Amino acid sequence: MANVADLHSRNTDLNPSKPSQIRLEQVSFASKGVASGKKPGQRSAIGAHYLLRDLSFDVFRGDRIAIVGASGSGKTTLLRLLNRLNEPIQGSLYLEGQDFRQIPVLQLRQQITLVQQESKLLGMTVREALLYPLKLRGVEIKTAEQQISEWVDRLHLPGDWLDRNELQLSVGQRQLVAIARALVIQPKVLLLDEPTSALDSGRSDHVLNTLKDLSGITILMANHQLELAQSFSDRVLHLHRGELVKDELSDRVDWQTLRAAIVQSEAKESAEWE
Ligand SMILES: Nc1ncnc2c1ncn2[C@@H]1O[C@H](COP(=O)(O)OP(=O)(O)OP(=O)(O)O)[C@@H](O)[C@H]1O
Repeated sequence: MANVADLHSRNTDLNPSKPSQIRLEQVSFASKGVASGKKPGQRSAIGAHYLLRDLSFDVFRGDRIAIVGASGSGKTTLLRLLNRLNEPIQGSLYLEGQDFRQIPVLQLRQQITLVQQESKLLGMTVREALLYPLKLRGVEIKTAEQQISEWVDRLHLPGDWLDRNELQLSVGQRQLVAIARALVIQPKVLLLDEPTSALDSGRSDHVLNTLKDLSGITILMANHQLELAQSFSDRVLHLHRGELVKDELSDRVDWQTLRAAIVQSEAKESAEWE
C-alpha cells in the first residue's frame, strides 16, 4: 500500500500550469456526530466513524479521473461530497476558488452534476425527464428538443425509449438515460457513480468513449471495473478505507499491483465481517 503521508502533499505537480477547478483541503466526513481520532472504517467511542479522512487534491478542467478502491472504501461518499449531498465535518472544498458553502446548492449542482448508481425518472417519461432540467434553466422548447436529440443520437439511445417510463426500462437503460439527462445540461463537472455497471460491454465501451472524447467537461468516475477505469481515465485516485492512498497519472499506474491491492483489501473486509 502506498505511503499515505506522501499523498498529503498536494498534487499540483500533476498539472503545474493549470489552475485548479475543484480543490479539496483536508476534507473529512463522518457518518454522524463528531468522529474521534480513529482510522476511517473504525468505530469511535461515541458511535460516529470517519468515512473519508483528510482528503486533499485538486481537479483540473478536462480531467478524466477514475476513483477506484475496494467496496466500501468511500468512492460514492466522495462523489456525494463533491455534489453537496454530503457535507464535510472538517476541511473545505472550492469550485474555481469559491468555497462550496458560499455557492447556493442548486447553482453548484448545475455546475457539478452527479449521476447516481440508481437513477429515478420520478414518474416522468424519458422525454419529460430529459426536458425537465432544461425547462428549469429556461431553455426554449425548440432548442431543448434539439439538445436532447443530439445526446440521444450520440449515446445511441433508441428513439422509442423517449415515450417509455421508468418501469419500461431495464436498469442499464435507466443508466444511459441518466447519463443523457446529465449531459443535456452541459455541466462543467460530471460525477459518475459506476455509470455502466448494468450495461453490456459494447454499450459500455461506446458510452465511455463518447464521454472520454467530450471537450470542455471534467469527469470523475467511480468504477469497480479496473479495465474500464484504465481505458477511460488520465488520472486515478485510489481510496482505501476512506483515505486517499494514491493520486497518479493513469499511464504511471501499475494496474496489476493496484488490482491485487483492491482484491486483498476486499478479502480482508469480508473476513472481518464473517
Ligand atoms: N450515510 C451513511 N451512514 C453511515 N455509513 C455510511 C453512509 N453512507 C455510506 N456509509 C458507509 O461508508 C462506507 C463507504 O461507502 P461508499 O458507498 O462510499 O463506498 P464505495 O467505495 O462507493 O463502495 P461500493 O464500491 O460498494 O459502491 C461504507 O462502509 C458504507 O457502509
